[in-house]
Amino acid sequence: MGALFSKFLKKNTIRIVLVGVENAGKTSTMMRVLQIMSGNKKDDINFGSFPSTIGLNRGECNMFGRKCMLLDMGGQASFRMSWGDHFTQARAVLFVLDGADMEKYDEAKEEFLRIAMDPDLADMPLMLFINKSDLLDCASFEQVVHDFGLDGAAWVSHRQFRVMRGSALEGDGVFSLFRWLVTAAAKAHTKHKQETGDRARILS
Ligand SMILES: Nc1nc2c(ncn2[C@@H]2O[C@H](COP(=O)(O)OP(=O)(O)OP(=O)(O)O)[C@@H](O)[C@H]2O)c(=O)[nH]1
Ligand SMILES: [Mg+2]
Repeated sequence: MGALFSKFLKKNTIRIVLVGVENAGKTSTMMRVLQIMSGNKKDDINFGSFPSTIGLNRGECNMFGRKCMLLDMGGQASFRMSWGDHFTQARAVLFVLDGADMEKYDEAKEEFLRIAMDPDLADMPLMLFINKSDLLDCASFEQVVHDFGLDGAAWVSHRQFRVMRGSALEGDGVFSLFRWLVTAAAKAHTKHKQETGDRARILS
């Protein structure tokens, strides 16, 4: 592949970073969307058998007419420091929350709000995915919105943000959440390009 073409592909690839504390279901979410986007051809994936991610995993696929690169980050505390390194090239962030794990709930909330309120990430579409909705004790949409202080928070009205609830294990909601992320990321990129163009015209 020519260097120019590979540069073009890289620039036009939508990078989505999956973050969240350990055991939330990031790897399962990524593997589920890769399976869905393969037309369910990958039916030999053994969900429930993924080891805790060391560093990160990458996944690539075409989604909604776009080439996408998924970065599934390790959620253990020792890996969280490196999440930031990957935000610079990302176009969207998917925060996966284990809605049924009340022990890690506050820790997850803290990590989520740190990202949500980071001014450097304010232009990046952000999704909060309440995972494990198949479990009876999974927090409801309303509970998370209340507990995370999302209703009426100033930052919420200033950015592209959604909360969705579903299950990576059963596949519920996974297609819709990536459709929103990819569409929002593509839109944010076009807007950024237009604004940069406008600025360049004003300056010239
Ligand atoms: N019941 C249920 N279990 C799930 C769901 N998604 C993931 N799990 C389980 O949760 C555990 C952790 O899933 P992973 O996808 O490995 O979690 P992770 O966020 O990648 O974890 P780290 O790599 O340690 O950061 C596994 O046992 C999964 O089978 C879900 O929607 N429902
Ligand atoms: Mg993982």
